[in-house]
Formats: sequence, C-alpha cells, structure tokens
Amino acid sequence: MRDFAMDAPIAVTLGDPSGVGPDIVIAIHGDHRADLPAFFVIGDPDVLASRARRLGRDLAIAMIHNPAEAHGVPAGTLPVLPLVNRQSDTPGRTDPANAAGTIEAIDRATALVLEGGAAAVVTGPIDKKALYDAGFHHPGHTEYLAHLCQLRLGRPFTPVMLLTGPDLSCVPVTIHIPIAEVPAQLTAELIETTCRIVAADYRARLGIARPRLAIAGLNPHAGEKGAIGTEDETVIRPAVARLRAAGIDAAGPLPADTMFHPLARAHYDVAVCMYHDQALIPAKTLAFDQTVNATLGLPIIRTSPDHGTAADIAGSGDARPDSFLAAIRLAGRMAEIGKSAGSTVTANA
Ligand SMILES: NC(=O)C1=CN([C@@H]2O[C@H](COP(=O)(O)OP(=O)(O)OC[C@H]3O[C@@H](n4cnc5c(N)ncnc54)[C@H](O)[C@@H]3O)[C@@H](O)[C@H]2O)C=CC1
Ligand SMILES: NCC(=O)COP(=O)(O)O
Repeated sequence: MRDFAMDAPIAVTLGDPSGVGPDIVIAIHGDHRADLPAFFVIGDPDVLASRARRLGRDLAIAMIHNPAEAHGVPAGTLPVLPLVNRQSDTPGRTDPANAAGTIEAIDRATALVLEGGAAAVVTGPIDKKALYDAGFHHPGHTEYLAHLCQLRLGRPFTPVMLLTGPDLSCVPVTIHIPIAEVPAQLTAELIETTCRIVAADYRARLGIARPRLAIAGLNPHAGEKGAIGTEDETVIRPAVARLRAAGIDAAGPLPADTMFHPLARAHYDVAVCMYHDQALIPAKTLAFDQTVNATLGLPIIRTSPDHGTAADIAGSGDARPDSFLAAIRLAGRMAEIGKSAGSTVTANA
C-alpha cells in the first residue's frame, strides 16, 4: 500500500446491494489496491463474499473492529468493518430488508470521520427510491451527510454538490428537487452561500487559492436582459455582484448553453449551475468514467463515483471501476491537502 501521508484510512461504503458498488469494490481491491490510499469497507462481508463468487473473483476478507486495524491486515486481504444490520446479495433487485444496512454504513462511516478514525468517506451508490420506500426521508447522501454532521456537532451545514472531472467541474445550487420548484428555491442568498463554500473548500481542500467561478443563468440566454425570464437579473446578478465585492472571482450570469464548450471552460475552474441537470449533464457527458461527486461545505471529506447503482449490470462483471477509483484517489488528495493546510475548515463549519 502506498504511503499517502494519511494517518487514518478511508471508509468505503458499498451502497445498495442491488447495484454495482460491491462489484467495483471487489475489482478495485483485486486490481488496484497497491496504487490507492489505505481504505477499508463498511459493509456486510457475506454480500461481498457472495458477489465475489458470482463474479468469479478470489476475495479474502479480514474482519476489523476499528479503522486502525485496517493497516495491519495480511497483504491481499480486504479489511471489512461488518454491519450490525445484515444484508443479502441481490444484484439487479432492491430488497427493502437491505435498507437498514445501507443507511447504517453511511452513519458509521460519517461518525468515524467525525471522530478522526477515518480520513474520509467514499460512498457507493444508493438506490434512492428504495431508501425512500423504507422510510428514509433525505433526498440523497449529500443532504443526509449534512444532517448527520448537524446531529453530531449541533449546528447546521449547507452541503454543496461538486461534480469534478478532468476537464470540467460543476456545482448545482439547487440539488435534488423537482424542476418546477427551482425558481422558488433559487435565492440570491443560496447562490452566495454556495459560492462562498465552493471558494473556501477549493482553497482548503482542493489546493486552489482563488478559484474562478462561472455562474450560469437560469433562463435561455441568461434571460435575454429580462425578456425571457427575470431571475437572471433579479436573483443571480445581485448575488454575483456581492460575491465580487467580497473578493471572490465570480462571473455571470452566463448563458448556460455556451459556457461548457472548450474555449469557454478555459476561463473558469468551476461552473456554478442553477439546478441538478444543468450541472450534471455536461459533467457526465464529458467524462462519465472520470468524474467524481464530492460534497463540499461539511466538516468531513466525502466523495463518490458520479454514477448510480447501475442495477442493470450488477453482478455481471461489466461495471467500470474508473469513477470509483477516481473518487478514492480524490478523497485521499483532499485529506492530504486538508492535513497540510492544518484544517478541515469550510465556509460554514
Ligand atoms: N451517489 C449515489 O448514490 C447515486 C445514486 N443514484 C441512483 O442510482 C439509481 C440508478 O440511476 P440511473 O439514473 O439509472 O444512473 P446509473 O448511473 O445507475 O446508470 C445509467 C447507465 O449507465 C450505466 N453505468 C453506470 N455506472 C456504470 C459503470 N460503473 N460501468 C458501466 N456502466 C455503468 C448503467 O448500466 C446504466 O445503463 C437511482 O436510484 C439513482 O437515484 C444515481 C446517481 C448517484
Ligand atoms: N445525480 C447525483 C446524485 O444523485 C448523487 O446524489 P448523492 O447521493 O451523492 O447526494
């Protein structure tokens, strides 16, 4: 295992057993472990063993009781912190009985990072609807992690979703909400808070001291000077002006249809978009296999692959591991940068 200058290993959750999370973790452990920062899995060892058999892969598991033991497991074995809530191996098919274990893994990983036992959490993809059906009322990891941090630390956090790939990084200001609710939820305050968190975490966790932010408009042609929608002038432009007055390198509102081509991208480090698909469509289209989803604005480091459960190929061996690998690598880099900066500071921490 390479020395990544981190004292604590990274906690990896498998996500929903209906998906490709277990497939990819098994593949990564078998093929890439030596090139990655130290990590351990929080999951059901029987799910991993069963999935490995389906995939025809050898898998030796070492059960651990705390993250520190991950450093001492025999070479070639995968350290696994077992769940209390047992799960079954159901590739391609969600099972309500698995929900408790899926949530437990996120809870325990977050607690371990907050306590300093783990350096970061890398989450495997969850099936959101399956969790909603089981009573989980948070839209996704992003919002749930903020909730967990608030429960533990007693103050609120604004989580910010960042999709970051080799040639494009994007942040959606509103996240998992219906498109019809976007205009009402999009306030100048939310845009400003999001951009301040982006600027602070780029500095503290991504090593870019003064990132250039390109702020998208909401309406076609950024509202065509108010002729095609008003939010660009009444909500977004005032937020950009305040950010600039505060010393943040922000430009916009920019027409969203022309801000993602290569020449335009050369002018910014991160595109701040007004809604989920405005950010995620360009990010996933340009680099589905290399893009990572990172959560900013929290007192913990969290990354994940950009893709979902891919239940249609779970258990088949066809899942590509690249985005998950990039997520583990980015979590390691963020932990190193945070450590050398001597802080876990975020704008709302
Ligand atoms: N971070 C998370 O937990 C995320 C969870 N999801 C959840 O995943 C579920 C499915 O979402 P979809 O929109 O269908 O997106 P998806 O990313 O799961 O699948 C879209 C298409 O890409 C393919 N694909 C995805 N990952 C792949 C990989 N690693 N290798 C090869 N092919 C891959 C799939 O087979 C499918 O054809 C939903 O329940 C959604 O909520 C979606 C995104 C992120
Ligand atoms: N489309 C991205 C996505 O749904 C990721 O959500 P989260 O579970 O990381 O909050």
